Amino acid sequence: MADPGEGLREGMVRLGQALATLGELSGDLERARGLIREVPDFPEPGVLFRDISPVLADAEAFRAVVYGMVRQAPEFDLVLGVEARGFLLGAAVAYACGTGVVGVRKPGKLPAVAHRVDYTLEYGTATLELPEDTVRPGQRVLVVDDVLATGGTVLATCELARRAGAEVVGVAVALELSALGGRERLSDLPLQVVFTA
Ligand SMILES: O=P(O)(O)OC[C@H]1O[C@H](OP(=O)(O)OP(=O)(O)O)[C@H](O)[C@@H]1O
Ligand SMILES: Nc1ncnc2[nH]cnc12
Repeated sequence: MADPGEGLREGMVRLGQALATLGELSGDLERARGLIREVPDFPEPGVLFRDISPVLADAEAFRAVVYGMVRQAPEFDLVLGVEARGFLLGAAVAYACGTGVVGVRKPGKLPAVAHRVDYTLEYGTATLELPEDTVRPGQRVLVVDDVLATGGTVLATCELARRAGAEVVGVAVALELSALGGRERLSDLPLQVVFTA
């Protein structure tokens, strides 16, 4: 029997492609790009922080970004979305594609932790945790976040998925900060990026 989630995903991909063909998606994407807020010296001096919150608050921009993240993504069974804005995009991607979603969390939030990984960020060090009873061995996982900078967050999330026995089939982000080298650290892992800065 056909997987209903796969059918939904195919429909979504076709719709995204049709919109792109009509030029609607590209118009919405262009507007979405203009909604990314740049905040100098946040969270510390010297960092130009890119905040996609205004993009998510705009219905057409949000929809266009979600289409942009999935229209060329590989087949997957489960989304891992990273706290905090990765929760919003990850849930939208999963719902649109008919899969479940797992919130990968900062420390101290989960009642039961399956795995924990420490990593480094553009501005410091951090830890991520995977909730118990979520990722099953053999599942094909898509890792979703808002921004790819150094790649530390995405790589830590991939490591969490692998420790649970899953296969990471790809990564999807709204914005890549190319100067910070995240893409190179992901090696051959398929990467879907909507915007590059
Ligand atoms: O590629 P990297 O260098 O790892 O950086 C990317 C991460 O940095 C930001 O999260 P942050 O840790 O600031 O947390 P937040 O989402 O809670 O703001 C962003 O939302 C990504 O998750
Ligand atoms: N400059 C930046 N803007 C937004 N998120 C980030 N994560 C790491 N660096 C970032």
